Amino acid sequence: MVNSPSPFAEARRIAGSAEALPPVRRSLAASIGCVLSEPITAQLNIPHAASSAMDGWAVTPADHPQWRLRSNGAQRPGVVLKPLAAGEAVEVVTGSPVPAGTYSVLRTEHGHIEHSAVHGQQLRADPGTPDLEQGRNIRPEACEAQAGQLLCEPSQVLTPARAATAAVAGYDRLAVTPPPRVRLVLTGGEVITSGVPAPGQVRDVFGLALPAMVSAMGAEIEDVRRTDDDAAALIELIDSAPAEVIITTGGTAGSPADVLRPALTHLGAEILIDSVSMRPGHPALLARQGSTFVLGLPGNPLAGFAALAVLGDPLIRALRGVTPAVNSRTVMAGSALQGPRAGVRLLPAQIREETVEPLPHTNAHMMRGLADAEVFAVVPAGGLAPGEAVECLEVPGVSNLAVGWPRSSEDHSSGVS
Ligand SMILES: Nc1nc2c(c(=O)[nH]1)N[C@H]1C(S)=C(S)[C@@H](COP(=O)(O)OP(=O)(O)OC[C@H]3O[C@@H](n4cnc5c(N)ncnc54)[C@H](O)[C@@H]3O)O[C@H]1N2
Ligand code: MOO
Repeated sequence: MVNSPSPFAEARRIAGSAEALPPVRRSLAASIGCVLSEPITAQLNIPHAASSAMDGWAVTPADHPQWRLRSNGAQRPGVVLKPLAAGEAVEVVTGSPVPAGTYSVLRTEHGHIEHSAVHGQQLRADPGTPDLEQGRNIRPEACEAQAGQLLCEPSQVLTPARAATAAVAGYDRLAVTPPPRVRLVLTGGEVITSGVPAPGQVRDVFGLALPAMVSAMGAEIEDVRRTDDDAAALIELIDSAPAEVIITTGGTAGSPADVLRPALTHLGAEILIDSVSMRPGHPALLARQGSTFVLGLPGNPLAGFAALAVLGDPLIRALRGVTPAVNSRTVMAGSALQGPRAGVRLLPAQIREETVEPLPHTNAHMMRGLADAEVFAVVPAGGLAPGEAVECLEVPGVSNLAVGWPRSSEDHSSGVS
């Protein structure tokens, strides 16, 4: 039986109040996308030695812009050169540590080499070059950061660029909140995974889309399991999951075939959210068994995906340590949005010219409207008039895949062909 629905905002708050997973130490590569549990500080001066910013020659101070050119200069950035003597120059490349005694670096195209039987190879600067100013074309030691300086605060997500910064700062591993591992359990004996469904069968939507959506939310798919509407099998799959989160699909309602609630009762799980005052998706539930969360998504396709956006997103963000865990944006309604009798309606919509435009084909059992949607518009009872503010939740996975939408039919027709 589905009891006492939680108000929409309250349900999101409960899902988003899960405690972040305990920190672990991981390689930099494995830490990308995780929230930092420690600050990143420079382990050394960055750069740790003054180096050349140009291919050219390290030169000493000169009244006459002419130097004895030392042989065996640096033709690779890894070469460490002996100090320069007075009146000497030596070849360097971009990134070469400049030898002690370097005054500036004369870039290749501003100098030339002359051969003299008496003096050997002589380097001469071209008239008017700016490269003879002290420090010119030299990257000073520590110009980016002093050893010990803070580069990235804890609680921030380690983006790929921050991981690369941590590498420059001397790190191999970092303390981060790991992504929650998710077991997907797809129920329904009528669900088939290939071919054209016969009467009484449906093609699976969740096994295809949920792994990509859940990964885009920052969790890790541990495994995907399927079961008929069999309580014993479901109990076993929940009880044995090597995961912090189990996401089930189907079986959330109250028919004899709906086995999720009886399975959770049998396991003694604590029901955190019994159902949510929203359409579609109202039989969605969130339970906890020990330290494992069970998120039950309704089997109706649009209802299941809506419930993932409403409850799955804040739950996964909270477990990852992302703040705020409850996340949405506000956009203006472009046209009238019809509301439900009670609670909220989740309407697949596009954002066109900064306004929300609802899409057709958005009944609970449908996929067609969601296929074109960027957001679920959250429409309260009573509906919204054009120009009113609408809370919008991202359709999971849309922004990560950089999906672009035609801004209008005109733009569409004049697009690249
Ligand atoms: N008497 C009532 N009946 C229903 C209620 C209610 O309050 N009282 N709620 C309705 C609502 S709302 C929803 S949503 C569904 C929830 O259903 P379940 O979570 O129990 O899901 P199932 O019954 O297993 O399936 C519903 C529907 O979805 C199809 N389905 C299931 N899995 C998949 C899949 N992987 N891919 C595609 N389609 C799937 C399934 O075949 C059914 O058509 O309950 C209403 N009933
Ligand atoms: O969750 Mo059901 O799909 O509201 O219709």
